[in-house]
Amino acid sequence: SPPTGTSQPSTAGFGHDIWEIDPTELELFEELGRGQFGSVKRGKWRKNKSVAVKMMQQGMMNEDDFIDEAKTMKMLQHENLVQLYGVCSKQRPIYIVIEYMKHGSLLNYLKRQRGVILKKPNKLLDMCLQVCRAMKYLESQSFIHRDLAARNCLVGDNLVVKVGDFGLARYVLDDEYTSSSGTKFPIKWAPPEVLGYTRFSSKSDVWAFGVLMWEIFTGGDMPYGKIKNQEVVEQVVHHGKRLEKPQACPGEVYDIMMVCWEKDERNRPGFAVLENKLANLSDDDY
Ligand SMILES: CNC(=O)Nc1cc(-c2cccc(-n3cnc4cc(C(C)(C)C)ccc4c3=O)c2C)cn(C)c1=O
Repeated sequence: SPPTGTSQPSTAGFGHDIWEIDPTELELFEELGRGQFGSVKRGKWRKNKSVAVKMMQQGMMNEDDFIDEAKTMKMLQHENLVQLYGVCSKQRPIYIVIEYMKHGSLLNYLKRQRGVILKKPNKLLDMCLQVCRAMKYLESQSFIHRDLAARNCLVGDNLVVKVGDFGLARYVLDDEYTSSSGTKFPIKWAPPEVLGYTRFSSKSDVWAFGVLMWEIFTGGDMPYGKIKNQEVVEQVVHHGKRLEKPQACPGEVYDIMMVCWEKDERNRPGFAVLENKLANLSDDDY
């Protein structure tokens, strides 16, 4: 046995929990951008797996709660969800290791491709369907996204669209983002019951999905243009104002957006119903 008094080197310390990733198996490359939590870099895991690595700036996120939740999030698997591969939680900053999406955020993709895709309504409809399928899956797992928007979706190979950062909103420590009166709160994607009582549900995700559909059919415009957040609350909640039909949007598609924006969440369809409505439209070429 080792001489007394020497401190035994602790084991590598990598918990053998399935969601713990050994950071020595990661190679990091260029920065992809900065998110709510800090820098995100492109990387390789075990030499052959392309990943994106979110490096959690200290103090931006409730790390312990997130690490605990990571186990649940890792179990959420769907072809239209950005896959969480694991975390490096035995270090600071902690790393979140996720599937790499070649074309970046859907919002930037829409803006870049605006001239081309606005001429292809069935392509736009297909993007809505992909997001709807991911949301139908989250709804079936009773998992609420809380910040569904084109900026939080990503585009990969063959123009697959995936929903990212689901549920992470719960761990943001920045009050400007979490408080519905904060400057970073996504007011323009929030329904009356969230603006009034912060009552999140899959039906508040449905409202946000309607706004996301509008973003897709406008090629990435800002909802309500330059109108200030508080003015949007007044118009939408108290005067029943809604986003107008985008030029590239067929009437039947706009009808689906409008039902997502029913004031009473009980009158909004769930994602399973929305998927049927969208799938029926995509069958009829128009
Ligand atoms: C060119 N390819 C790429 O750039 N690919 C990719 C870019 C990003 C990326 C890069 C920078 C910032 C962010 N980002 C954006 N918004 C966020 C919002 C939140 C909430 C909590 C506010 C919802 C949390 C984290 C983020 C976040 O990390 C992402 C997703 C992530 N992934 C997986 C890619 O494949």
